[in-house]
Amino acid sequence: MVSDTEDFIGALRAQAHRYHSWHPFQVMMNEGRLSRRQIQGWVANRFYYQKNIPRKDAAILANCPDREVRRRWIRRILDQDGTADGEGGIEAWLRLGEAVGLTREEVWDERHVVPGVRFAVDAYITFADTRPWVEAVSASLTELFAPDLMAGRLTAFERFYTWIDPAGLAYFRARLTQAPRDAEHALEVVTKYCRTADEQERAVAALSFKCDVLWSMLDAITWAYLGSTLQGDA
Ligand SMILES: O=C(O)c1cc(C(=O)O)c2c(n1)C(=O)C(=O)c1cc(C(=O)O)[nH]c1-2
Repeated sequence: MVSDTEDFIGALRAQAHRYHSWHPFQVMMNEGRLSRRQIQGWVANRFYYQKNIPRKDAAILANCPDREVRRRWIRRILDQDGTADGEGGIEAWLRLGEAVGLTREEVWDERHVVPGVRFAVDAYITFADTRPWVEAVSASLTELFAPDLMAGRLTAFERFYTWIDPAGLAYFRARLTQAPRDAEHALEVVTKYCRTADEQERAVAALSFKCDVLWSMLDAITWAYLGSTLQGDA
């Protein structure tokens, strides 16, 4: 059965209410309520996600038989890796690490990465490796919801966390244009390839899984960096 595309897009967009922008840690961040150590913990842990995004996208490329899709998808890898030293999103995130007072080495060597973050990110890579490539494309659609969060985060960082060198925020600025471009392409792909109700349901389930990945990362970060506060409340 061929299903209505508008309804399908509506079902994908409806996942926005499960996006990590609603997670208490993220809400506290954008309200300016996190300490220096908590911001540092988030930056160091989120780097593990950043570092692995190109491997996730390489898995999608490896599984995708459509040349047109591959031609455009490959750009995501270059956006993160850059084409030379000193370029790309991973480098920009390392600079964010320095701007919040971490050394490049301690961000790079994963010493701060907590088990739940590693587990969630690894699950995302395994998903892209092992599920049909269109489902992995659909999982990337959380980026539909990212620009609003990025804009709020930029404002919050500039307003509340004035101890952070604003030059370190270049990563978020770049994503303000990259995320909508990437999400638009991913949406084109899933609406082209997911025509039956069953295919569309699996695409929505993939996006829901990805919301769980991002949420679980923040759960783990919350426990590691706010846990003592929570226990103190009991
Ligand atoms: O900071 C964020 O809130 C956030 C969220 C997401 C997302 O929604 O998956 C991504 C990013 N950042 C990001 O920087 C990024 O490169 C990225 C790639 C992807 C993806 O699934 O392919 N999501 C995201």
